[in-house]
Amino acid sequence: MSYEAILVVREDAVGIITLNRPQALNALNSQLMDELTAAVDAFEADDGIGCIIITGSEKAFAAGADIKEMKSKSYMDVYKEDFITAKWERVTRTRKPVIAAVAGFALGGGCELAMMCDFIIAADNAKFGQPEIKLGVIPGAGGTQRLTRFVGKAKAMDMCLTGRMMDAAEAERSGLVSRVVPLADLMTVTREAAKSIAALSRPAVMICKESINRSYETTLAEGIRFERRVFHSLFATEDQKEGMSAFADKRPAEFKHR
Ligand SMILES: CC(C)(O)CC(=O)SCCNC(=O)CCNC(=O)[C@H](O)C(C)(C)COP(=O)(O)OP(=O)(O)OC[C@H]1O[C@@H](n2cnc3c(N)ncnc32)[C@H](O)[C@@H]1OP(=O)(O)O
Repeated sequence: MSYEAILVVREDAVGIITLNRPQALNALNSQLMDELTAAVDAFEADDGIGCIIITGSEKAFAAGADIKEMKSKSYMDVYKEDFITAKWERVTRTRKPVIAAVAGFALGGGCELAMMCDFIIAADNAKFGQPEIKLGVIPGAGGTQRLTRFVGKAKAMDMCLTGRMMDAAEAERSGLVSRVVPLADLMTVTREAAKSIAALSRPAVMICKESINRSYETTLAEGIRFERRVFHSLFATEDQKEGMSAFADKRPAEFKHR
């Protein structure tokens, strides 16, 4: 597959997807989302890839869904194609870890896409927001649901009802992003995080991701039972033997991802 609206590179065991519509601040049109989905599919199927990064430019991660593409759609258009989440769900179903490296604007669908990733590393110039209310609609790719889980009801109401932007410092204080770094360091820090994850046991990493995500969907008691069972299952892997033996032998572990 050839890509036009994204750039795709593979560095060691990390797959990097860069949104690339600079003329529209990386507005997420259907071509870009089709390409993003295809790139995620390809990295998911690639046994050599242990972690995925989604990023944009220094000015914009993504300024939202493409308003110009969306503005004339009718109710039947959006209903029939299950606009917009149906197309975007691929990112949330990826079993490999996905890090969003966000600089500049992450608005509307851009903020929602970042929240679909497993965690967000933000540059100090990042600005997050759900401004859909100013367009006469509401967030439609999970914004009212995921943002509320990240930052709580009060701030989610504030963000979605006023459409105001949150800077990187407020986003970190509110729990939306895991770290804020200087803009110049964003990709170095994100690559280091991704490479360190990719070097770990892939079964353990994927099961850890699944277990944390389960906490959103279940009671604490059910979640704890799920965690215990999948924890037990990791004792069937060679990587568990290697990880624990390496610790006891005072040497670095060499995981084989099985
Ligand atoms: C997914 C859903 C369902 O939740 C829905 C959505 O995501 S709706 C979209 C939500 N996002 C927005 O409302 C943000 C729209 N953009 C802006 O408010 C501003 O562009 C800005 C504050 C991000 C940046 O302002 P500024 O620096 O002044 O740049 P501009 O001149 O406005 O933009 C440059 C260029 O990009 C085009 N652009 C920007 N955002 C979008 C967009 N979301 N869709 C389509 N095009 C976008 C903008 O029109 C400019 O292009 P030209 O008109 O100059 O060709």
